[in-house]
Amino acid sequence: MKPVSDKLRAYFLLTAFMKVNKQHYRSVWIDGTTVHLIEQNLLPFKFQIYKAPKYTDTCKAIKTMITRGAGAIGGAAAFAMAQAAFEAKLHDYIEFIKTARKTIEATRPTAYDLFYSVEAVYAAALNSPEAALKKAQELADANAAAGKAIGEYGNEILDKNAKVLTHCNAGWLAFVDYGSALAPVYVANEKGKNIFVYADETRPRSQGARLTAWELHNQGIPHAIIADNAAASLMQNGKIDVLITGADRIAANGDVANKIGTLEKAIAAKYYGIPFYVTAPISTIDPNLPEGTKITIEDRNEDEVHYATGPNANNELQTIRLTNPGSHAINPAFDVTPAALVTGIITEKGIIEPNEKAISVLLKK
Ligand SMILES: CSC[C@H]1O[C@H](OP(=O)(O)O)[C@H](O)[C@@H]1O
Repeated sequence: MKPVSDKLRAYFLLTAFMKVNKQHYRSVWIDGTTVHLIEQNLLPFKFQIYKAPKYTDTCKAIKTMITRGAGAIGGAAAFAMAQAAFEAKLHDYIEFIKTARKTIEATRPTAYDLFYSVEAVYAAALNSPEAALKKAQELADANAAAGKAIGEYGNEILDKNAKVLTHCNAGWLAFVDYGSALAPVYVANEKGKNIFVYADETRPRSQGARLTAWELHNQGIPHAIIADNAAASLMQNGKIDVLITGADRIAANGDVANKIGTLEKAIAAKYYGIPFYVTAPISTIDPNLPEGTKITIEDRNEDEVHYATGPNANNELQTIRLTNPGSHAINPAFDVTPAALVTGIITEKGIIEPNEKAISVLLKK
């Protein structure tokens, strides 16, 4: 049983539609002190839950992208910090939680939600492990609720029959629930708007082709996967009405770090006069970072570019090489889109312009 507070459980029973095999799942939850995560590396071919009994197991899940996406990482990191607080009872408590905080923060560098969550749960852990767990659960619930609200606000920018381009996966798998970029599509289609989604493949890990497509297919939403290099041509041919993505970190001036490839889509959208909306909860905004150039961009292993995993003819998962043996690859995981290319940021508290003033007003709300 996934622990969701009573109030939220009633709310989700009425509104939840993020279901797998007719059962409602969150991407990450805690049961006792064991963290459960949907194993995203196996999707869309296998649906499996990864169990992390210790905080270091949860760290491994974040590092190896068993869970990924800013909101889901934030949820997992919050639970990891709470797990560490319980484990710390057997050690020098303060020393242990301090080290754990550093270890969790070292798992992935770009998504701000991770740091936001760890800071809040660490502060609660200074009181007690129970207080840490309560805070972690509150953060996870808040992340799910933010996704739903982003969906409602984002629905307002979608016309009937709109054709949406999205990059990477910023659906419910990338959050605790609901998602950011896909949430407006889910809400709009619930209201009968008949939205069509183009999902960028999103090499090298193919979150678009694998995860976004899986989510949309499960929800019965009309969509097509496109190769990463097809988007600009579709824009040129009038096939895309609006571009919506998630965000991993938003600087105080509205610059946006998101999955590598977002920047070139944003440039093309600007050229063709197509609106580009970024969706993110407030926990993705880093108020201490004046501009996007200061955001740490994760460099991932080159093997992600060289290899891909999928089922063979016998339905067994197999990893194959895609690139020239002997060649090196470079693999920056994110890029930074300047605020000037962003039409608006859709948050759980409304849609704002991507600039310092609007962001500082939003953060005071
Ligand atoms: C809230 S989704 C933001 C985001 O997370 C993804 O990155 P990754 O799969 O490497 O964790 C991607 O940039 C999504 O747009």
